[in-house]
Amino acid sequence: MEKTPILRVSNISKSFGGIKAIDGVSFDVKQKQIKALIGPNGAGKTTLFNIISGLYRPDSGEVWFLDKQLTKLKPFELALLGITRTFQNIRLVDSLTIAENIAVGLHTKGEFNPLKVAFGIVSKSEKAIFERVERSMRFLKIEDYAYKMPSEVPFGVKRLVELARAMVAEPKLILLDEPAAGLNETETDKLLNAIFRIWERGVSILLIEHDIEFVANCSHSVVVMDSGRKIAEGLPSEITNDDRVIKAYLGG
Ligand SMILES: Nc1ncnc2c1ncn2[C@@H]1O[C@H](COP(=O)(O)OP(=O)(O)OP(=O)(O)O)[C@@H](O)[C@H]1O
Repeated sequence: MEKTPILRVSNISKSFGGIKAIDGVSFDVKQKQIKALIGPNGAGKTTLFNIISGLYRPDSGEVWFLDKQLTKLKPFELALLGITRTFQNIRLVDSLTIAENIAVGLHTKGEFNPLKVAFGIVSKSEKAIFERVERSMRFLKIEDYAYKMPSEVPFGVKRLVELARAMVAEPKLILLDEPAAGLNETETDKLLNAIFRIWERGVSILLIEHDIEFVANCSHSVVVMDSGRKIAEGLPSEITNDDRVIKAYLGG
């Protein structure tokens, strides 16, 4: 029997004033799957991510993470369940070192929740927290930057720092919002490598990406959105040959 999907997006709709940003979108992310969400500007991808990660409430529809409904939860509650995300615009705190920025990923997980003691985050010594941060940095091969400030590290490394911050909380599902945007070829290769290693750890991945080659290289399945609707879903090879997708996304 097929396993329960890790994420189930079911008939989600969301309007802003008169604009229907999402119109009845449904799809699943299977366990240990890398799924990409693509579509032209304004298709509704970020809005959907914001709904999945608890920043927006949908007007209708449901989001399920295994057997839990997410649509009424707040972002920190999602982190506790095992879902973390990165943002399109890198969000590092300029006055903190790279290691401290990564430790923020643990704070969010432990600080605001009544279950924090059960999770053991606050009861751990700072040393134990730092060990987790160090492990996460080593995993992403950025340990040499631990004591640097964000202004002192290259753009591609900042992206990996964001990934490390999302990974330090040991998520089951990670949401990546345009992880390859603005990266050069070498940085993109490093990112791809990092994504595969995250996946090898058993983490499921949902990512928004504009770079179709990147999507074809790393995803098992692709959902295509246009004007708030899902217009196609399938293997990368199927998607890139789909007439509706070529028309909407690749510009004919
Ligand atoms: N907070 C908001 N208030 C009003 N309108 C919004 C808001 N967020 C998104 N929209 C609108 O919803 C629609 C979908 O936007 P969204 O940012 O989700 O698309 P996208 O696919 O992520 O685009 P991009 O690839 O440019 O990031 C757009 O018409 C956008 O202007």
